[in-house]
Amino acid sequence: MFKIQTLNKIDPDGLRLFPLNNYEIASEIPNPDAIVLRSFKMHDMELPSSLKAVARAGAGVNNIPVEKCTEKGIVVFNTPGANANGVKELVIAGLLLSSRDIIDGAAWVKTLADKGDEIPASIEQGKKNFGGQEIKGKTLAVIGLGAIGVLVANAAQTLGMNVIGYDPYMKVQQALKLSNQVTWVEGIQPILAQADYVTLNIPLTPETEGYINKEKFNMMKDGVRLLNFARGGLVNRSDLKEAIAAGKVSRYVTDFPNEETLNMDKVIAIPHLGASTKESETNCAVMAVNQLKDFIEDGNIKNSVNFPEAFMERNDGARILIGNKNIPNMVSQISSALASEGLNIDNMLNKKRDNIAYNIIDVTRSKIDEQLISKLKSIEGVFMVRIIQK
Ligand SMILES: NC(=O)C1=CN([C@@H]2O[C@H](COP(=O)(O)OP(=O)(O)OC[C@H]3O[C@@H](n4cnc5c(N)ncnc54)[C@H](O)[C@@H]3O)[C@@H](O)[C@H]2O)C=CC1
Ligand SMILES: O=C(O)C(=O)COP(=O)(O)O
Repeated sequence: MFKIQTLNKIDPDGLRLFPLNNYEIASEIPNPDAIVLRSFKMHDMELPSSLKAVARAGAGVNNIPVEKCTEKGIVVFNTPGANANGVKELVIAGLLLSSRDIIDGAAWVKTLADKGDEIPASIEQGKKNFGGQEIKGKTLAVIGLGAIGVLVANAAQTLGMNVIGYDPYMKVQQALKLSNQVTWVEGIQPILAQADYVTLNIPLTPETEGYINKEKFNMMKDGVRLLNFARGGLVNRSDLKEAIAAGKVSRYVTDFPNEETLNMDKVIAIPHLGASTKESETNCAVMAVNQLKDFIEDGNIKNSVNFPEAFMERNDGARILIGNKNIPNMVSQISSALASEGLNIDNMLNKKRDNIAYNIIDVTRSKIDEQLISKLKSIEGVFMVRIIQK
C-alpha cells in the first residue's frame, strides 16, 4: 500500500487515478510515500524519512523546499502548462480591467439600487466618471515567454495589441508556439521603455525576488499598467507605492495581494484565482497523479524540477533506483556492489542533472534482499536507494 498525503484540496478527477487497492490517500497520514499539493507552504514542515516524492499540481514551486528535498533524495514534480490557459484568460481579463473602469463603475452603479425610475438617467449622468481606453493598438510587454507568457502574447496579439516579448532563457518548444507577429526584444530596458502594459509571467526565485524595482520602474513609460499574475514577491512593494504615487504606474493588477498592496491606490486585487477553474484544476491533478504513479510504481521521472528526466521499460525482474552525486566512478562502484550480491544487470539508465545523477537498474532476479539498500547507501556519494520488487 502506498500512502499519499494531500496538503491542499486536489481535484477528485485526478485523485481517482490512484487505484484504491494500492493507495491510501488522506490529508493526514503517518509516514507518507508522497505528497500532492497546490500552494500549501512546505518550508516549515518536517520532511518525513518515508517521503519519496512531492507533486505540485501547478506550476510554481516556490512553496516547496526544493533544495532540501534534493539533498534527501526526494523527487519534486510540477505540471508544466497544465493551468496555463486558466491563467491566460485571467491575464486577458486583467488587461481589460486595467483599461476600463469596470470595477469602480460596477461598485458605483450598485449604490443606485434604491433610486427606482431614476436609475437609467442617473447611469447616463454618472458614467462619465468611469471612462477608459482600448487595448487595441497599445503595446504589451510580456516578461517571461513560458507556458503562460506565450498564450498571453498570442491572445493579446489577436485582440489587436502590438505584443513584444522578453525571455533570455526561452525554451525551443515555447518559441515554436509563439506567434510570428510577436516581436522578440533582447534587453529588459528596451522592452519596458516601449510598453503601455507589462505582464510578468516568470517564476519567483532568489534571482527574481523584487525583480520589478525602482530601477525597472524608471525604465517604464509614465502611466504604464502593470499586471502580476505570477507571484507577489516579484515586485518591490515600497518602490511600487512610490511609482503609483508618482503616476508612473496607473494600474497594478495582481493575483497576489498582500497587506501593503491591498491598501494602495490604483491596485486591482484578485485572490489568486489564475488557476482556479475546473479545467485547470483537473489538468493539474491528472498530470500530477500520473507522474507520481509512474515514479512510485516504476521509478520513471517526468517533469521533475530537481531530478533528471528518466524513463525505462521494465523487464520481468526487480528494479533498483539510485540517486547519487554527479561525481566520477559511481557507476562502477554501484555495479560492483550489485555483482557482489550475485545480481545480473539486465538494463540500466544513468541520467544527470546539475550535481546529481539518477540510475534505473533492472536485474534478472525478481526479488532482492533489502540489505542491498544499506550496502549501496554506504557508497560515498549515494544519497537515495529504492528497490521495487516484481
Ligand atoms: N496566478 C496563478 O494562479 C498562477 C501563477 N503562476 C505563476 O506563473 C509563473 C510562470 O508560469 P508558467 O508560464 O507556467 O511557467 P514556465 O516555466 O513555463 O515559464 C516561465 C518562463 O519564465 C522565464 N524566465 C525565468 N526567469 C526570467 C527572467 N529573469 N526574465 C525573463 N524570463 C524569465 C523562463 O525562461 C520561462 O520561459 C509560475 O512560476 C508561477 O509563479 C503559474 C500558474 C498559475
Ligand atoms: O500553479 C501555480 O503556480 C499557481 O499559482 C496556482 O496555484 P493554486 O494551485 O491555484 O494554488
